[in-house]
Amino acid sequence: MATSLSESYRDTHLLPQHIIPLDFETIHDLPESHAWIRTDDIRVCQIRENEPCVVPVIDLTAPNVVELVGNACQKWGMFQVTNHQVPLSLVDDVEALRSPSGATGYGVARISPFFNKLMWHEGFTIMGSAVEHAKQLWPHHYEEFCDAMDNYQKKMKSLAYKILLIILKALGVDENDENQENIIDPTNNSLFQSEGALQLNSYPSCPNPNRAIGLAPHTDSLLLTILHQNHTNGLQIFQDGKGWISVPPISGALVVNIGDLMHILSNARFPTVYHRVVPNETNHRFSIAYFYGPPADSTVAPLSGLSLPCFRPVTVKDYIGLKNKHLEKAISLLRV
Ligand SMILES: O=C(O)CCC(=O)C(=O)O
Ligand SMILES: [Fe+2]
Repeated sequence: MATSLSESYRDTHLLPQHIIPLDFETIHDLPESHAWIRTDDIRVCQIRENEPCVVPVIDLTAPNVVELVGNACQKWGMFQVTNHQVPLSLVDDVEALRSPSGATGYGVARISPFFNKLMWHEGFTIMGSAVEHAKQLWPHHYEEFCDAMDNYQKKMKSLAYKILLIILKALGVDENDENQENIIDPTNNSLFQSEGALQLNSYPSCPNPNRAIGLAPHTDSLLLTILHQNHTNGLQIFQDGKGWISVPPISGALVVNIGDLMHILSNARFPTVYHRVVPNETNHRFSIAYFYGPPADSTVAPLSGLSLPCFRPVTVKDYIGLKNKHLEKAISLLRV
């Protein structure tokens, strides 16, 4: 049986001393521990004629969805989707459970140990069933939390699978082809057993947002991420020559971004998106990220139909280990 995705993170857990609780509700001045120097802010997005600086919004039921997704992946590594069949009520259920006062058990972002300043953020990660986490936090009333998380994960898993098929199609792999396993070359066979991890993010309003960082710049490690953001701006992606570009929340839409493993699979045709979150002075931002990737012991390599492979094959577990040690440099260590 394939080892679960959570196995990949077993040896790279965050130590509890990385968690420094801060009472975001009562704080009026940004503490030095959370004050960042954001030199890269000077670059702003240039809007050129006929080339709007906007991440594409794609209707998943559009007849040319494969073409639209392929173009968005190649140019942006990101897009927003509408008509995704995830009921808004499900998102509301998850959001309703995220009151700031129920913050017990939240932790810091996985990338925190790489930075000497703290982020204006708290998070909660779930892999698989939420029951064990929730029983520890709320011994008597955990069912409601678990049901909302489990339902959300189920919906996300089927949406992620659907989007994976569209992206593979855009890369020339068609699910309807016979001998699909040969087309997806044996190395990448476990793609279709991919599973997810759920990350609940909270970015309280911040007294000095220009000097704080909600989530430091990073790329996501797995195949793809599906993100719900509440009505508060904050997510930005970096594009060479353009700088940081805001990805505004669109009611009912979900953000999809390419992760490192898809970058490898696509043989660098699709960029893995460098993104960050900046906090807001007045509004509290919530987001729910669903990271989707193959089981720990499976191997990911550039698809065989693409040009000369520019990455060596890697197991998911080894890649997570590399990322945990080298952060954004991890992917370049796989270059051939
Ligand atoms: O909160 C967001 O918008 C982004 C979250 C994110 O990038 C992550 O959890 O990896
Ligand atoms: Fe991310």
